[in-house]
Amino acid sequence: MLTRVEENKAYSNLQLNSALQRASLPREDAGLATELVYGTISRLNTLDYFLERFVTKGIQKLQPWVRNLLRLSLYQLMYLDRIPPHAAVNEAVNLAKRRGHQGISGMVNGVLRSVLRSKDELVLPSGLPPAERIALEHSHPLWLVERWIDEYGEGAAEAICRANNEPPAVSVRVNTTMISREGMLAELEQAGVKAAPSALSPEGILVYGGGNMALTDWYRDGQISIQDESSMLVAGAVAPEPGMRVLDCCAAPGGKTAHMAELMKDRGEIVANELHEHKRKLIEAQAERLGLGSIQAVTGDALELARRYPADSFDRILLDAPCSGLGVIRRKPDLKWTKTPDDIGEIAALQRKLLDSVSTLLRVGGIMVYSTCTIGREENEQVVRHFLDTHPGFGLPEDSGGTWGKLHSDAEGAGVQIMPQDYGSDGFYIARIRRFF
Ligand SMILES: C[S@@+](CC[C@H](N)C(=O)[O-])C[C@H]1O[C@@H](n2cnc3c(N)ncnc32)[C@H](O)[C@@H]1O
Repeated sequence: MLTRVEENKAYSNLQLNSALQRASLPREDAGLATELVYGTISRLNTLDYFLERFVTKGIQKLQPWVRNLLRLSLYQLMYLDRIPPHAAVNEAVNLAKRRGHQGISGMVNGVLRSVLRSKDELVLPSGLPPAERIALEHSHPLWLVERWIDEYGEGAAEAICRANNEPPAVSVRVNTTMISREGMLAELEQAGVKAAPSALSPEGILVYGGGNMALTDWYRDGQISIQDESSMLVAGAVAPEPGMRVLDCCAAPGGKTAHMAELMKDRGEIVANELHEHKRKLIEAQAERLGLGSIQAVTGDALELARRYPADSFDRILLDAPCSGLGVIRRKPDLKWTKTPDDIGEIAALQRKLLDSVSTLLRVGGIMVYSTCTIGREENEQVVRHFLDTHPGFGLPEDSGGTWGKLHSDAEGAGVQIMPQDYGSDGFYIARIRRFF
């Protein structure tokens, strides 16, 4: 998996899910495999930094699978305390023997044994400049750390990086058209699953040690969906009411579409648009599982929506825009190594175009929400500021009350920027815009 992620730029979460399904490992082993894959990818630059000290010809000259085997083993030695070091080394040598010739297994053995002998030396030199220290200590690319220091200061940048290495919490959203949050909490308690209400979202529940909630009857029967708490705030900011006509411009896989339909008690109409046909089907599958008939999933480019629907025809619009995803590094650690500053500039240009284009579909008095699962001003604050500066009929409404209102009144800018270290939820940006005339 590690080699495939490195060589084919495959997404780690997709790789992992399909490999785990094929392997059908016991739960504990699947957990360990997940930890090893995500952990090794997360810690890539730090592992390479230390490995360079032990591999004479340099790790870039090694075959990719050998390089990844060394990374995987060093990860266990440096970051996991329940795997005996000698077990990690023996396993690596066995794998090397099975896949390569004797020279390779000898080299792997030699490198890892000398790491074991000098474990005390696996520390960063003192006196590194702040950005370099944070980048190596918390395993992030230097350019990103520099960017975050620039935007948020050194302390916040370090806190972001630290939070990105924490395992994400498991949270579910209750389908309130079927059961109340209290009712669901009672069911969980009865089944011996530890759970607590989310402080961020009125429909959210945090679940502790409940395993994969997507494999439960509650999920199959549509009582719950799996969703991050920050993500749940978005539908709350849209605040759609029963009977309204709502447009969700970039909707797949349909998490927020379904949440909005639930808030509308499945009364009204939600047009859920998605660029890719295969992803549109995911929206339909969600709607069916949750018993929501008000969702109409369509395929198309959101930039074309203004030509397909009459102007001023929606009460609410959600633009949950494609973004660099840097708020969800905890879930997709490979993102931090694949994204570049140019990617951010390109996607921000698309976000501006999208917002400009879909805004013509909002009726006077209607609300449009712009959201992303990223942090960084270029894709968030600056997109919304630019929109407001160039569209005099639009502005920021008063708070809508609830958790959203509280977060918004505390925020300094046009929208709310949730950081991964704030509430233990994903990094997210949400801005609520009203059309005044
Ligand atoms: C952030 S995700 C949406 C997540 C979704 N709102 C949810 O909560 O489940 C962005 C989606 O926009 C789609 N997309 C990207 N560019 C698009 C475009 N030009 N028009 C429509 N959809 C687009 C992507 O395929 C992706 O599914």
